[in-house]
Amino acid sequence: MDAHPSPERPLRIGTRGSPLALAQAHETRDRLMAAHALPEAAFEIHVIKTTGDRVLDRPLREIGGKGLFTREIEDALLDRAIDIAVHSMKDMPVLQPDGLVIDCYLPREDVRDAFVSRRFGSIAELPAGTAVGSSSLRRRAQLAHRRPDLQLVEFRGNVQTRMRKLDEGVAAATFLAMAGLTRLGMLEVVRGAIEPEEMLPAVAQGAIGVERRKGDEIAAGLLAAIADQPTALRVESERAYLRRLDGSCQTPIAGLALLDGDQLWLRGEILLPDGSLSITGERRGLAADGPALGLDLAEELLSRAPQSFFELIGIDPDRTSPPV
Ligand SMILES: NCc1[nH]cc(CCC(=O)O)c1CC(=O)O
Repeated sequence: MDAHPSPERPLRIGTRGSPLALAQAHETRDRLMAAHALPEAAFEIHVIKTTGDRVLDRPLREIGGKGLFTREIEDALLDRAIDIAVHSMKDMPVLQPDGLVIDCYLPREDVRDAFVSRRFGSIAELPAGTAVGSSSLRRRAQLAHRRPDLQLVEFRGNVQTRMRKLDEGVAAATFLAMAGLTRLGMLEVVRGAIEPEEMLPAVAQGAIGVERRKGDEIAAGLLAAIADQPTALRVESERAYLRRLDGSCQTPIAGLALLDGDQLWLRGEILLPDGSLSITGERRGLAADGPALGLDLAEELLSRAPQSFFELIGIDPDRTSPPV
């Protein structure tokens, strides 16, 4: 961006094309319009198709690689085809490419997972042997740990696809993020929100981040007016924790930071994919030290994990952490 946005020179907002991604891009645009008294015509939404959008028939963890939902969008930013990019922080790799930065987060939505089912009201009500659909490594491992008697079924696709699979009997229940369902206005499918004590959410769940080019002072100034500081403190602590654990999509990892005044409370859980092992821990400290608390918690969980854990999930416990 080399000029303040106007209908003649609109700010180009890059996003994926899913209904949730578009809702998040619109929320970002609406907040920018309100904060800077700009008309809608001063913004342009650019839909970018990512690898994760193209491959629909396989669990994402099998496609491998990082940034399945973000690489093409970051390339567009670097190529100056867009000015800012709106992301679900849950899907973001722990490090951004050289030249890009995320320092603007919108106020965080509900961080909890939702229990979604036509027939049952909660996990506790599921009879032994019931099929539960999820392709999330974290949710699968957490459920297998707590309810090894249930049967896990692969489940991908948007909310409508998943509801159809439930109707077809592929599974009797599934999980979705409350945040996505809230933003889509689809809370009617939710039978109950699962408290973090029962199922710790993914790092950055419910948080939207806005990425820009480093040195783009016009974009930086526009975004500073809509940035939510409490969300930044929480997400940056959680992501420092995830970074040390090498958050590839191959590792079941959960993490959640909460704020109480100037204090931050971070909880974490790492699991074996089959749910046979779960290691949990927590840190409390000054919110301003959030990234250090995250790193410290990750070190503790790694130090408590048996060697078999590292072999199974393929992380190197001795690898030094990249700079926070
Ligand atoms: N991995 C897909 C994804 N990325 C972000 C959300 C939901 C919104 C959010 O957590 O911010 C979802 C879907 C889901 O987990 O139900």
